Amino acid sequence: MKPIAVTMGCPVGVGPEIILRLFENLEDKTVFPPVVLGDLAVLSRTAEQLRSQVEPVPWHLGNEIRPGTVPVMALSRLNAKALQWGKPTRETSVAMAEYIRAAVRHTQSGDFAAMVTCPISKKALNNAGVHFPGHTEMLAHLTETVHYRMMLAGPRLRVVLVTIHEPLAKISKLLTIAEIQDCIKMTAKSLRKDFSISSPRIAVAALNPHAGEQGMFGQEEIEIIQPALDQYEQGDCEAEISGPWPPDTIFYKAANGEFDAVICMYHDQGLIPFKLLHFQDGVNVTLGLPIVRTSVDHGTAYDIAGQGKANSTSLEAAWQMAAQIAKNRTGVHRHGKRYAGCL
Ligand SMILES: NC(=O)C1=CN([C@@H]2O[C@H](COP(=O)(O)OP(=O)(O)OC[C@H]3O[C@@H](n4cnc5c(N)ncnc54)[C@H](O)[C@@H]3O)[C@@H](O)[C@H]2O)C=CC1
Ligand SMILES: NCC(=O)COP(=O)(O)O
Repeated sequence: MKPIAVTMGCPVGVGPEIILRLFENLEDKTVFPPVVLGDLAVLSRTAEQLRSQVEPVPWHLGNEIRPGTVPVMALSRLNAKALQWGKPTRETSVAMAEYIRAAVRHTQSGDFAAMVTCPISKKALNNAGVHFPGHTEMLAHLTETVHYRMMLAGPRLRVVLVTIHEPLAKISKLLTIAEIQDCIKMTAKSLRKDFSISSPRIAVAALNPHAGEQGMFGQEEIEIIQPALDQYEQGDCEAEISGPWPPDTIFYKAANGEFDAVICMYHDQGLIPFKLLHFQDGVNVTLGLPIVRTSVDHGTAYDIAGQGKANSTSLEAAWQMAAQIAKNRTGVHRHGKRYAGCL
């Protein structure tokens, strides 16, 4: 099987140490082995500092992967000794962007089965002259993808965002019938294709308290969200769709098994309940790309970087989910049925 690319993220964040933990916990014969796109000196120094049991080694496409090693496709030559944990520099940020570009290139060309990203600082990325709000938008640009969505997925809850990295004050203006319908459609497609759910149940959250209380607390439900649901055309990716649900209770219902995903109107509407449940084991999945991309759900955690305190469960879950999605996208549903319309 092909390897899965894991980008190192910000070299002075928690990326290097959670990568070492991922390899420490890896079974020898794994089907989609991870390989790291990052900096050998940074990983070696981190391994030394944290007395890791695994050894970062240089790796090139086609090389074998030896147990007990961390195969590193070295894409930068940072002066590891000069770096300070939690203090990104222009060099670390330029390197961090290059890991992402290379992962996209090699995954698109078929060298890797999928890509998994470790956290970047969005501010550092922009300071390095790479002007995107995050990986999601950068990956969409690099793969020339127009329709894309951010899903956060965990064992109990999945949320998909209509708007992503936007100021709260702008949300109402950004919500349109077309955007909401597109988000529902992409969610239905992903639940069937990526998660092998043959009859997805999708809840659409309202924007305002009590779903607007029939217009008393806002008009978005009446003017945008309800019409988006009423006019929604199923197409070839059928799903059971309902809403607009009051946001204060819908996540409780979804987490208790009533729904497979909740469509959220803005970032924190979805991410607050999600991280409350899945801070450690949550995964960020980008829907709509021509490649499989998953990510940890947390950030660079500069406050604890380099101290060996970072939990690697989200990275392990992201790698496992990338492998599962890559397998599912090869086309055969676990019940042996192909969803031609969705593929
Ligand atoms: N996937 C990505 O690339 C993401 C990047 N970010 C970026 O990360 C930077 C920092 O963002 P924050 O909002 O401070 O969130 P953060 O997730 O980096 O940190 C929030 C709190 O959670 C803790 N934490 C985070 N990951 C942890 C782990 N693996 N184990 C133990 N504790 C952990 C941190 O120590 C901190 O106290 C920002 O630039 C943000 O944009 C944020 C989320 C995702
Ligand atoms: N809160 C999720 C997040 O900010 C991750 O963004 P991205 O870098 O995956 O686009």
